[in-house]
Amino acid sequence: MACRAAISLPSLCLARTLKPSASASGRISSGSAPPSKPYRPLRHLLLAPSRFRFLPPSFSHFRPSSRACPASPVAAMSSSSSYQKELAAAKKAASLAARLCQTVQKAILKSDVHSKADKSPVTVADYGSQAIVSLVLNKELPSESFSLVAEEDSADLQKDDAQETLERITALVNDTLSSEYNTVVSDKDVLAAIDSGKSEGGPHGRHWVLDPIDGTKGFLRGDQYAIALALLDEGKVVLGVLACPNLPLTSIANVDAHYSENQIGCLLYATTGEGAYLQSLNDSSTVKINVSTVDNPADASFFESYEAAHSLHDLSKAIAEKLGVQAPPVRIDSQAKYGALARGDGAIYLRFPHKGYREKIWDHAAGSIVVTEAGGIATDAAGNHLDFSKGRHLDLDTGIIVTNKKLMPALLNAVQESIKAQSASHL
Ligand SMILES: Nc1ncnc2c1ncn2[C@@H]1O[C@H](COP(=O)(O)O)[C@@H](OP(=O)(O)O)[C@H]1O
Ligand SMILES: [Mg+2]
Repeated sequence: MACRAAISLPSLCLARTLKPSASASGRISSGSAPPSKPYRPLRHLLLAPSRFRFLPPSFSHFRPSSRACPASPVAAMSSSSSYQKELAAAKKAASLAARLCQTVQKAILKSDVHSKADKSPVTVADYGSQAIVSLVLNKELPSESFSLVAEEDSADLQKDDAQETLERITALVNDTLSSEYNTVVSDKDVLAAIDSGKSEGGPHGRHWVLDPIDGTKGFLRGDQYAIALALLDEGKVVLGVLACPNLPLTSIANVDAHYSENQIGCLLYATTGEGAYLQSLNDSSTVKINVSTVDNPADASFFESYEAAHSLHDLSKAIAEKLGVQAPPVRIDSQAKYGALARGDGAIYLRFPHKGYREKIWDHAAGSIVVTEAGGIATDAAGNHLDFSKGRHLDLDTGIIVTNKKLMPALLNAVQESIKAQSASHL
């Protein structure tokens, strides 16, 4: 069965999302709050329908159906890959999670938004996506010990007033899984699946790393987001999958392009030493991808967060000016930035969080291997490779920069000079 079509957002909205910041009034350029989107709730999916049977919690009821998975392994991957079965499982998990997220993005209600201590929005889709990935990985890789480092935990869902939300999540999870498995999971299964993501990771053994919805703010706006899943083996990222339901299948460098439903929805993936690939979320056609070959900064364009709270836009601007970049920044949410860079839509990604912010490994693990396998480099602002072996956080010097090998020396230089100049001006 083919995955459902990606999204019903008007193409105008998507084109605006991808437009670089050429003018101060644009949604992308200003970083100002975009107009809220009118969503039509699909109540039959968000409220637990009676056709879902809540059986006793047991993953042993979890049986695959005979239906084919749209994200099955592809011929483009070498058969010698040592992580092939993990890759197939990860693609399946991320594709199904993306399907759940698409359903919710179409249906989202204000009341589905919770508030975490850090004020970032959490939706039923975050929890549902995390539950799906955990359940599918466990089902597809039953003989392996399972460790998952993931963003969400079920603490808020365990509260008395969250029962209705939990039932909605369970219904969504069952609805999504029913296309691939003959199974019905219970509320308790869903809570257990979410809480399997509490691993601390670290330098030894294998750990899955998941951001169930990266770019939650973009998701809520109807813009870009990603389901980002990676595998660490002895502290190194060896596999990464980015499901980006709203990312056009063709380059977003053409900012005036409009896209129809069947032209969006990307699954980008890589395993160590095997290159990076792009597949449609809706079918299995696959292409190998490579980063841009641009070596003159004047011809480069750069990505950064849509949210000014996530990255210092002024510093990026100063770096771009020092480098001689002519194009305005392309501001989009989530690790879709890594995906777009990996296929050469732009040449540079700059990320400089405000002082004191600690980056989480799930915000970069999948994206970084997709880019490095496509021929790029991701480092911190001091030029150190990103180290995913330190637990749930990255230990970083200042920020993250990503580009191709030709541009990296000049970029690093511009970054360090700009940071120095900024510090001096703050003295
Ligand atoms: N103050 C901050 N500075 C930098 N990153 C932040 C941040 N607050 C949240 N984030 C992270 O930025 C991610 C989104 O990145 P981007 O800006 O590239 O879309 C968020 O992921 P989630 O949306 O999964 O919470 C969150 O982990
Ligand atoms: Mg994230």
